[in-house]
Amino acid sequence: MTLSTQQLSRRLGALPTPNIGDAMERLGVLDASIKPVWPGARLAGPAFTVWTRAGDNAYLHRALAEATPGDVIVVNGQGDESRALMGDLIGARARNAGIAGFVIDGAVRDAAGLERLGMPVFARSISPAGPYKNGPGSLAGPVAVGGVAVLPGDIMIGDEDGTVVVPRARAEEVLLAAEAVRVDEDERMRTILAQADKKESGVAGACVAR
Ligand SMILES: O=C([O-])CC(=O)C(=O)O
Ligand SMILES: [Mg+2]
Repeated sequence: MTLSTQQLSRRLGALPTPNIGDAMERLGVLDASIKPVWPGARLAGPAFTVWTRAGDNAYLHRALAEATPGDVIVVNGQGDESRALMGDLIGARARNAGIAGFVIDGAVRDAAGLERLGMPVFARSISPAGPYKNGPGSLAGPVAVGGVAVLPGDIMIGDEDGTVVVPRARAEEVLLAAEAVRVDEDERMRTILAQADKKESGVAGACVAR
């Protein structure tokens, strides 16, 4: 079976991130401080990588011009929380370009505007402080984000629990393993809930007998 990046992103994006992390020996999970900036944000897609000087978003603007529809823009912002690297204006331009979302090791702003746009953004923090726009930075190389190495094209998945990175070279194997984790957990949950139901009806039965 050889799945396209789009198929892999769609199927991985349908799985909870904990199941994907478990399928990678619990590795590949970004630092827990990198969280969705609005509730319900979810993303899945190949990484378009950006490395920028702390607090400077010149290279995010360049990334918008070069990324492909469906890409997730992944930014090593040095973990700096003092200046927002993007907000709803960049978010709106990204939506026009078909970008699937952002994962940022740094801060962002305009959280309410990003939610209105439906643009999924995962970041270390939210700050009203604006960015500098001078560079330097670089595009489309390996980056470190939330303590995990990301190569261009690796598949990013984000949901309410956080963000995981699936190396592109292992994506199909990880997808199948993660789908198996999901099936197994669904089965275990059914068993656990059925035990609770049995116990409840036992209690009800005891009450009736008394
Ligand atoms: O001013 C900036 O570059 C970041 C920002 O708030 C936006 O994109 O709306
Ligand atoms: Mg703004």
